[in-house]
Amino acid sequence: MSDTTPLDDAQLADSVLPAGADPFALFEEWFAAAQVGELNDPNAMALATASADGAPSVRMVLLKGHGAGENPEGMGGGGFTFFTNAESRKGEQIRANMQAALLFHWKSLRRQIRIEGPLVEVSPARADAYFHSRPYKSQVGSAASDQSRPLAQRQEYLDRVQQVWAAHEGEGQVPRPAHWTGFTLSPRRIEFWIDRDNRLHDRREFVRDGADGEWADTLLYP
Ligand SMILES: Cc1cc2nc3c(=O)[nH]c(=O)nc-3n(C[C@H](O)[C@H](O)[C@H](O)COP(=O)(O)O)c2cc1C
Ligand code: PXP
Repeated sequence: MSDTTPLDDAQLADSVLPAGADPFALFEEWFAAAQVGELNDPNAMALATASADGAPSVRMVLLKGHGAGENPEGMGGGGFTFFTNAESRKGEQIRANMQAALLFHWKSLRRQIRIEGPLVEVSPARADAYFHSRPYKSQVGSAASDQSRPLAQRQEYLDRVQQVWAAHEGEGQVPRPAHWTGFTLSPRRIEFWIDRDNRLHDRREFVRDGADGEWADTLLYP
């Protein structure tokens, strides 16, 4: 027989996602909690892109810039930035269709954030600065990788790694390959989801029309 114990006060409590909140401020609050509560890569997020004809694909990337202060190509309005090889599969999809969706799921916190909107490439200066802030080993690994293209055998990649390493060891940094860059998602929709017992979850979405639009928010049925 099913459990028919009455729902307790915690389950019947109102939403903890405040109406009229600033979604960037709420993101900062949750992201700070994730730094403490999530064991590995609290900045890991799923990045969904789609081909020109609408076929989706998804993979994990790391968030490397975020918040109301992000300024996608001078349009302002904040954003969420990641870096990658623009000749990869995702890069090709982004070139064909400059929009994406991001998903954070902090399992230990039982929280999810979904973010959607157009993408803007970061400036070459910012891509350089980020690329050169990475450890030498990571710079080498990225420069030697034709990300997402077929590799006949791993040794081929390792040979390239050795070549790039030796070529730039003296300077201690690798020139950034022109195709290694970053993209900032300018959010049009941000949804916060928090687990509540018995699947009585709590969701609030924030939407706006453009980078300079006002946020409007609403609760959603779970
Ligand atoms: C936790 C995690 C973080 C990752 N971060 C990045 C990243 O920031 N940039 C990146 O290009 N690939 C990153 N990767 C690798 C991607 O998931 C993916 O394998 C790669 O980018 C190729 O994807 P694509 O073929 O769809 O272009 C990460 C993988 C994991 C598991
Ligand atoms: C291929 C690749 N590029 C970039 C990153 C992002 O990390 P970082 O810029 O800190 O090396 C990762 C992290 O797993 C990765 O696998």
